[in-house]
Amino acid sequence: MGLRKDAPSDNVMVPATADPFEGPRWAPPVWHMPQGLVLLVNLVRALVRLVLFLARHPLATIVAGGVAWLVYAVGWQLPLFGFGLVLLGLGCWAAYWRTSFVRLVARPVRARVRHVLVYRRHWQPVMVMSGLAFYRNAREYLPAITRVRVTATTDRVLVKMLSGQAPQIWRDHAENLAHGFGAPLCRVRTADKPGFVWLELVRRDALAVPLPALPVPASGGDVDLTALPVGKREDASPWLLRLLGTHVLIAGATGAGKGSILWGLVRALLPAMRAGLVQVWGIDPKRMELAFGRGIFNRYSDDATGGMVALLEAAVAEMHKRAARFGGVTRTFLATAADPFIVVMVDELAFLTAYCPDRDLRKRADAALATLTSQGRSVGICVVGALQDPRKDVINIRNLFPTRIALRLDEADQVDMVLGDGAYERGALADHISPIPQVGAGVAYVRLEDSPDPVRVRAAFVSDDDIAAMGEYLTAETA
Ligand SMILES: Nc1ncnc2c1ncn2[C@@H]1O[C@H](COP(=O)(O)OP(=O)(O)OP(=O)(O)O)[C@@H](O)[C@H]1O
Repeated sequence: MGLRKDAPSDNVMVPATADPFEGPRWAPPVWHMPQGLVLLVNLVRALVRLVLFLARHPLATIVAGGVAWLVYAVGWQLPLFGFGLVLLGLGCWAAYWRTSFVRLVARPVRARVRHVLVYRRHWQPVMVMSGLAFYRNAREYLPAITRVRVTATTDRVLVKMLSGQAPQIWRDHAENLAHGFGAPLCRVRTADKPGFVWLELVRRDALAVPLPALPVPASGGDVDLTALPVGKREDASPWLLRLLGTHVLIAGATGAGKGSILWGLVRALLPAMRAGLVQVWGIDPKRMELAFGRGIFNRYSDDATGGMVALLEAAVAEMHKRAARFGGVTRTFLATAADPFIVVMVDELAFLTAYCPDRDLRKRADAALATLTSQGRSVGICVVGALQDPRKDVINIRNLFPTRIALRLDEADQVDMVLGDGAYERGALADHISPIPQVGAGVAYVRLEDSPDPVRVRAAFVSDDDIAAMGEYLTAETA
């Protein structure tokens, strides 16, 4: 049977419908192919696909080919023995060098499995239903998965967007993506090359349960002022906070857990405080948070009649002295016993700058804080301030704090006031953090130095017992 067209013209008429008023319908010509030819074409197509697949996976091809050749040449016993040895080797690696095994074997394998079984499998329907695919002339255009990585709690999927798409449209569809891929949360991160975005799909919330206080570093030498551990990040890695060369503003509604960050910092500094390389000066207008462990601070005040402002001014005076000595000699500060790194810790900044009834004290506090935050960094003086309300009329120097932390906040527009414009849109949903202490206290959003995208973190909880033990740690040495 040869190739044959049913009708001489381009189109073939389809039988009329029962409706006598409906015009005739026309369909493209029908070609009848010989069965053998259909089989042959499909066979060639399958072969081409197989060759392409093997060429794309050379390592797997070589291993499979080698095993097949071994079975053929020496029988199945030797390859089976070799396979057992490989399994044993992997088992020993996992047992004795867990970190490298997880990094080099477990995570890449898991990433591959999730790539195939979750993302590739659901990609087309999720893209179509969430409106991120595009149709033109009966053709479907889909964004492409470029890479999948996994961490203990999160999958990261690198996506090549369709030409003309921008990350914002993906951010608008983050909720669709989370539901589509069965993740509780999806965030869209900018990639370092144009045309790509990272989807960060959280599988398990590593911050769902409170974190106990972190261990005190073993010695003063272990205290790195550029990376003090105070909690955990959402990807289960440590949350490290820099104090050297910066000032820190912590904003959070009442009960958000400001205290755990303040005490977490003191805890991470303890050995250096004991060695005399770091001093922490505490100011606690509310007489609640820092007052509990006042003995820990090198200097402390909660005196609303001028003592707290005097302490700030003492820090300014020390700053000027250091500036006069260091000027023209050094540009980088190194903490020594003669010139310790000074952390001025203020629990409720707003009391000093806005709520204090004495106008003169308010002005002096404002001036001292502005001087410290604008000039203190290079001479080893750092201000760490906590406050509940980040509005400008409460604190007008918030931009002088390079490091800012947004704990639970009451309103969405406060988030951008703390973390900077666009932070809320990029996923810093600090107003969504649970007010239940067990779930949300200490949970915060921060901006890290290497990325504009906010990261969710949780501060470890430093209990009253921990604070008491910290006091004993310091006095035990000095006794
Ligand atoms: N990191 C944390 N993890 C778990 N629970 C915490 C954490 N921090 C604080 N909490 C719990 O939340 C409660 C409120 O914390 P805290 O008093 O530190 O909040 P705050 O922001 O200082 O509030 P305020 O502004 O009223 O002083 C505490 O009683 C504590 O039980």
